[in-house]
Formats: sequence, C-alpha cells, structure tokens
Amino acid sequence: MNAATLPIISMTSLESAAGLAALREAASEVGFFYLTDHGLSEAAQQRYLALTRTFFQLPTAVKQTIDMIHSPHFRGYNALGSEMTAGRLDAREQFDWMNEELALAPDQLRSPWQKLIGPNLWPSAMPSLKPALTQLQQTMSHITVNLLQKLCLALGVTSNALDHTLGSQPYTHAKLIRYPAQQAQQQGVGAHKDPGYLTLVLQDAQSGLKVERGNEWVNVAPIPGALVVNIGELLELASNGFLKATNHKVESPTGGIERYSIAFFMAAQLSATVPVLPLPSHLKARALGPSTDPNNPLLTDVGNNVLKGRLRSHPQVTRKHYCDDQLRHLLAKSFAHLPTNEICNECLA
Ligand SMILES: O=C(O)CCC(=O)C(=O)O
Ligand SMILES: [Fe+2]
Repeated sequence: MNAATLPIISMTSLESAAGLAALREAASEVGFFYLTDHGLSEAAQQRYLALTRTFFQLPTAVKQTIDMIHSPHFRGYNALGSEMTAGRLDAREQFDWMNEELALAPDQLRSPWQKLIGPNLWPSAMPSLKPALTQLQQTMSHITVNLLQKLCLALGVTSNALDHTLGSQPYTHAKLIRYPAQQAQQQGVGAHKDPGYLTLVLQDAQSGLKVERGNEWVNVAPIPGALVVNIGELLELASNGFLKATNHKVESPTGGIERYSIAFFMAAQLSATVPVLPLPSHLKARALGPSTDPNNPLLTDVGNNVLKGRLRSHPQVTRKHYCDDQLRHLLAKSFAHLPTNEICNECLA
C-alpha cells in the first residue's frame, strides 16, 4: 500500500487548539484530508462495502426497475455510460439516495431545485438495503455536522456559525459506486468539485481517487478505517475562498480488479443562502475570494448550486424531467448566467 499522501486528521484531536490548527491548514492548503477516529468502525465500513458489492451483483433487470430515469429527483440506479463529468462519459455504475421525502405537486414548484425533493427508489429485491443505508446516512450526517462545527472553530468563528443554514433538514446525498476494471485507463469520474459543504468518501483497498495539487494529480491511497474528506463549493464560498473546493477525479482500475466506494455529500438546506463568515483579520487577509470559473460558477443559493451539478451529471434525467414549459422558464431564470448548453441544450434553447 502507498504511503499517505494527504494530511491525516484525527477527530479526537479537534478538542485542542493544535488539532484545530492542523485542520485549518489541511482544509485551506489542500482541501482534502483523511479523517480518523470518526466513529464509523472499520468493521462497519467493510459491512457497507459488502452490501455495495451485493447490490451491484443484482441482475441488470432488477437494477433497471429503479433506474434514475424514472426519478425526477435524481434518485436510483445509473448503469455504466449514463453519467457525464467534464463533458465526457464516466465509467462507473452507481446507486444514489438522498433524504426520504414527499415530492411537491407541480403547481407548488416555485424554483426548479424544489424538484430535487422527493422519495428514493429502493429495490424490492433487496429489502435490507433501505434500513442499512438509512442508518449509514444518519451516521455520516452526524460525523459531517460535527466536522463542520470544528471547521467553524478552526476558522475563528463560533462552532454554530453555519447551523442556521443546515436547519432541521440539510441536503444529504449519497452514492454506492462501482468502478469496473477496464483494459486501459479511463475516466471513472472526470475532474470536478463537489457542490455542497463537505464530502466523506469511504473507499475500498483499491487506489484510483486523485486530487489536484498545483499541476499534479496526487493519489489518495486508501488507509484502512480512514474516511477521505473534501471541502465542497459551499465552504469555499462561506470562507470567501480561504478553504478550497479542490478538483478531484477517479481513474478506472485496470488489471481485472474493480473498485468500490461510497460517497456522502452534505450541503445546507436547499432553501438556504450561504453567508460569508466573519473571519478574524489574520485569516481574512488570506481569503482572496472564491474561484471564478465561467464554466462552473459557484452559487450561494444552495438549491441552485446543487441542481447545477445534477443537471450536468445526468443529461438523460434532465431531458426527461426538466424540459417542460414551466421548468424551462424557471431554469432560464435561475441559470441565466451559466453556459446553458452544457446543462441541457433542449431546456434552455
Ligand atoms: O469514488 C470516489 O472515490 C470519489 C467519487 C467522487 O468524487 C464523487 O462521486 O463526487
Ligand atoms: Fe467528488
């Protein structure tokens, strides 16, 4: 196994000023780190990875019954070749679930992001999946909220400075992912930033996740028991660019070995607008503003920032569920400043 290539932060170290300083440096210099002592045991992680493998071994016809194409809320199964990142197809299959909710009636929709709200799609052929993944979502949420509060302390503001943006129902989204082995290296998932506050990744023993540092791609070698944490776009905005949402990607495994991972993304509640935190002056001097990529504007309105990513990643779902007249009008208003043909050239024509 490769040596650790990123900072390692122990959750229990974050009770001390020195621990918070190490967290601050990891989150601002790299935007990626390993988290240990977080409360999800290695044995529990192995059980969730085993469940992931079992899910992907279900017959294709069973997985297709919960294909994401049936969900206007971007929930369910994606076969290989249905997801796009950075304009190219990703070589991964995945199962996405989010908060379990009731969908709004069409005449209640005021903003297109409200269409993200809705029920998950669970496979009736694997009844153990829903309770297990609901439990995992709760555990990951708990870890993420604790870490977000520690990050606030590390930024010199009160631990609860972002709590009001989470509200009672922060947006949580998770994926079971399988990267099948390829003959030659391919895009497992293309280079991207995650849109929310924080992402936790549980990876198996197979390398492939890579993080951009300067002009290099650094391998995130698996460390048994550690979760990989990355800073999302909303924290870059909240810290006025002091914390970095770092580009990352996954290269497909070769040599006959597949890679499995579970990614958990947490944002604020979809209706929130992310504030700029009042950093103390010595940190403020190092906060030079969020990045301004015209191909990927960072939006402080949480629902739109999350929806931006979903529309781009899943063009078939977008075309099927986001192209009616009412939504076309709402989308044109919310995304007037985006390079619209990258989202869906039919919606925004
Ligand atoms: O599979 C991984 O290790 C990371 C996946 C990822 O970056 C994503 O789905 O946003
Ligand atoms: Fe990601």
